[in-house]
Amino acid sequence: MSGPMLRAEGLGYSVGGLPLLQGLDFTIGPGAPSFIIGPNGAGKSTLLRLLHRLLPPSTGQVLSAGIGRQAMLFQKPVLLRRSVAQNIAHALSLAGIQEPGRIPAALEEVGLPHLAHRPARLLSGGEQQRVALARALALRPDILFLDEPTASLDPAATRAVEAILARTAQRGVKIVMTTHDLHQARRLAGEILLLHQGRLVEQAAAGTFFSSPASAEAQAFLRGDILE
Ligand SMILES: Nc1ncnc2c1ncn2[C@@H]1O[C@H](COP(=O)(O)OP(=O)(O)OP(=O)(O)O)[C@@H](O)[C@H]1O
Repeated sequence: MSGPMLRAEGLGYSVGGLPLLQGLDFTIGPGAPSFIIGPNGAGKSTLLRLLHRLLPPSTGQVLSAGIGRQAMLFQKPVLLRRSVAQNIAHALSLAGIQEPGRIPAALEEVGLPHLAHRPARLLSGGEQQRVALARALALRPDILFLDEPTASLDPAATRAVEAILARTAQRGVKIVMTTHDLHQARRLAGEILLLHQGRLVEQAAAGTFFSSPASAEAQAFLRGDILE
């Protein structure tokens, strides 16, 4: 199979001897977005950080293939006190990419070409998240990690971000994303990974997960029962 692939092997992460994630074994392949879901504190953000190599695993490893460049988006975008275009230019420069043409192209992708010269920090929350997306997309990543990117956004801004993500996935960029919003997972996900108490409980195609979840935890989670 060609395209981006990630594999976790015996992956675990502990803080002060306390395991936040343990014994994770899974493969994420190319195709429609993979969504990591689960109750508060299940370890979703930690897993995403391990996969993006922002954190070193305590046990096991993350293997990848077919991934030249990867990028990550967070719930709250961290933008520089500069113009929108300068924010993207800065990211390109850090990555050693000297193609200024990528700036208008990325802004076009997120529907904000008219805001190129506006101070990034003065934009609305939704616009700022789209600028962060443009900055990530300008790097032309093979895989894009997103940690609850719409959790602070209103429904209209959420829809705008989702539309961009759907187009991005269609272009072959692998999306790996966490969310608290099961409706969002239903709208966008190709597959679901359910975490509970630091363990992977279930990995399944989204249609299968939502129509006939295999595990008791997934059934309870979808019913809206609180998983401790
Ligand atoms: N550096 C750290 N030190 C101590 N505890 C941590 C650290 N990072 C995360 N935790 C704890 O580990 C657990 C998993 O955190 P994580 O943020 O990965 O979960 P999550 O599933 O993303 O949660 P949420 O849905 O609430 O965002 C939580 O109980 C959190 O408080």
